[in-house]
Amino acid sequence: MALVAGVDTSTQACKVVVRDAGSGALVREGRAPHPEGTEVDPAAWEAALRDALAQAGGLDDVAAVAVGGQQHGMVCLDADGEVVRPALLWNDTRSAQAARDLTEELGGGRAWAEAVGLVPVASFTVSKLRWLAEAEPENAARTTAVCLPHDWLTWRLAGTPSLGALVTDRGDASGTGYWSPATGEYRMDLLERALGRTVVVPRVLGPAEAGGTTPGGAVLGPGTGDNAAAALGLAAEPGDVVLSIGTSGVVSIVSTTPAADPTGTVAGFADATGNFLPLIATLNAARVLDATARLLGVDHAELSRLALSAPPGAGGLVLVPYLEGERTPDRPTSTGALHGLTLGTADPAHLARAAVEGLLCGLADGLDAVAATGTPVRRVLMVGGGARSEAVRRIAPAVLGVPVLVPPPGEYVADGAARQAAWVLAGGDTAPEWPRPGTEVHEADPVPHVRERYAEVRDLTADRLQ
Ligand SMILES: Nc1ncnc2c1ncn2[C@@H]1O[C@H](COP(=O)(O)OP(=O)(O)O)[C@@H](O)[C@H]1O
Ligand SMILES: O=C(CO)[C@@H](O)[C@H](O)COP(=O)(O)O
Repeated sequence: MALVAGVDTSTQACKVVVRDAGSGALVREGRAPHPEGTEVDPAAWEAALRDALAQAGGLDDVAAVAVGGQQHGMVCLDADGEVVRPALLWNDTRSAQAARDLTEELGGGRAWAEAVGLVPVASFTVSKLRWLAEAEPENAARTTAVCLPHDWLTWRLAGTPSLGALVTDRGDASGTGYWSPATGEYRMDLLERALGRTVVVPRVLGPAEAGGTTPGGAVLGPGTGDNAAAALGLAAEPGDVVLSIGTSGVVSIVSTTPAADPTGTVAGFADATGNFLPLIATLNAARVLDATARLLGVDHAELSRLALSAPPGAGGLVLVPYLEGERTPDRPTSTGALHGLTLGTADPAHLARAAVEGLLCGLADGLDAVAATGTPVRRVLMVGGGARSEAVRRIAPAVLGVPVLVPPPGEYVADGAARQAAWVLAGGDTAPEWPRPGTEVHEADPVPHVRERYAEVRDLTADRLQ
């Protein structure tokens, strides 16, 4: 029985699963928290990975391992392979102006969408590189290589060979802003435009290409971005939408054709199998529920009960959930807002309902945008920590206007990475067939008035204090 390990180095935690390569059966698992903040020393991810791996029984008996991870984070390395500065994460918005400048310099959104399938926003690595060049020229000058969180952890698992041994995959490379999913090539001219010069970037491996071994001999898979890994873990097929409610809210669709949205709403990423993964991502998802629960002094179970006890539309109370600024829509300096407060809606139940509905309205807008890329929607699968909320599961089909399929709570990103590792071991054109997770189907009568009310007020938000 060969074992494979899959890692999810996500925003809030590192999760590891060890599975049987043939049957996919779960053998062991572990997890460890990540530090708070939108700027993180990559050493903290490695420490969390070591903890999570130790809990999961280590890699000694594991034949192959792959890492899925939060996308876009900028990890800068110097000529000795040392980290130049803490990594800026996907949800760090200080690069918003850099994104606007880059978009304008190339002639607008269409030019970027045609070049690399996306239009810069603060989240993408290319914007962060421009920010670095302008705000920290000394750090920019020391930077010899740039990679992503999952690339860096894979390289550390390989024993930190030379910078030339850095590897990545299509899925995560497509979130940099300097790699084209349509051509499969880097656009080093765009990296140079951002940083002022070119640097070493990871080699982009094929979906089942080995990227070296650990010192103990486990084969390293290419790894991928967390959303591509989740699609692989769920065995999503063309037309399947994965709606993930983690730190980010993500709506992605597996597609056989690349997407290029000149408005920048949809990012035309690649997936981890050779297909494409057009996607929208919000900065505000499960933490909106965390914050509302904190505000009300309740736990998640009680927040859910309260939300379900209030009527659809929360009596007109609308929570615009831009607590961390927002990426989709592109409102990096915005804050959250509460509209429609009356004596009748000023209670915990209405607020809880408004929080759930507000977060789902943002994702419903995202689902419309992703569906408009042209791939017909086959089904909508909902995962992530937020999907553990009964209120989210029951209210989602009403707000989204479609049935929502919910697999059992699980670590689908880590599972996808494990499945990739098994694919690297087995070889072949397609990933090994593992049993697909069953799903619970949630259906509800659509409530269009909830989205209409949200659309009326979603732009009425104050800017953040600087
Ligand atoms: N029952 C629940 N109801 C609502 N939110 C939950 C629940 N359980 C966990 N969460 C939230 O889900 C988030 C973690 O989800 P996860 O998908 O693991 O995020 P990430 O991948 O971004 O680290 C946390 O913000 C956590 O508080
Ligand atoms: O920015 C994106 C995708 O474009 C996010 O999906 C990040 O990849 C973080 O994911 P979570 O940690 O919230 O799962």
